[in-house]
Amino acid sequence: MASIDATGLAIEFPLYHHNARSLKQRILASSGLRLKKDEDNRIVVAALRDLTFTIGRGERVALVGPNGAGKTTLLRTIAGVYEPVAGRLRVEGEIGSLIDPAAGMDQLLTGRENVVLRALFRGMSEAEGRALAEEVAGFAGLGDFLDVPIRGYSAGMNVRLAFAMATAMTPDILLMDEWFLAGDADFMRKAEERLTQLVTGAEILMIATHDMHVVRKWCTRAIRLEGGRITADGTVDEVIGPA
Ligand SMILES: Nc1ncnc2c1ncn2[C@@H]1O[C@H](COP(=O)(O)OP(=O)(O)OP(=O)(O)O)[C@@H](O)[C@H]1O
Repeated sequence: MASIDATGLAIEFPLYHHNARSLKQRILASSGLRLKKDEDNRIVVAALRDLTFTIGRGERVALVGPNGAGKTTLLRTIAGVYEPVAGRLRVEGEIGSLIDPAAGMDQLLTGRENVVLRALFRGMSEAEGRALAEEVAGFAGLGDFLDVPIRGYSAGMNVRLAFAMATAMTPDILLMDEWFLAGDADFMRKAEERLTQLVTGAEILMIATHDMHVVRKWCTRAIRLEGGRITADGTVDEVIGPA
């Protein structure tokens, strides 16, 4: 059964600066302390600080909060991209990730090869992978580009391939960053129905968004992040106010 369980979770990114000394002085003089020195005396951004939450089966969670609050960092951490510097994170269930379109794709391989590889990785046979590639290509409308290395794709083609691939298999946990909802209008019309199926099929949805219509349409719970911390966690009405 899908679940996400975080206790005291923290993520930090080291910052490098040609004039680290003056930066250090300014940081030490500031009171925000989002930028701080770590144990090795490096300056780091505290992207996520002391997050504790549990998400269970059936929950559809919106991550809300201002730019730089830590929403995408939290999604990427749950997807296993970043390693916490403190705390504990336990994720049960297969993850489908609509966060970074190029993540997990080999730029030198064609769209078809990438789909087959992903299918094999998920335990499907090569024949199933090839059938999936046809299905993905049809949905993404890639035409001949399916057999071109993906480094030759436009940004929009990358999004369409990533979307078609991630939505071809229903995951237990669906992680989504909002820009996936802002593609080319024709494609998004086609994508919307599929997205709704996927959202309702997944056991857990987590979506980072600034769009309160999306929050109200899909989510049952909202977590507000500010400065890397959770400042509110409750029902959608409790966290973003009634419609
Ligand atoms: N790879 C990285 N290296 C250094 N700092 C990073 C990195 N990724 C994120 N950060 C920093 O971590 C903080 C959180 O960023 P994040 O992208 O998670 O915010 P967000 O809430 O998704 O913002 P937005 O709404 O603008 O997408 C920011 O201060 C950002 O500058």
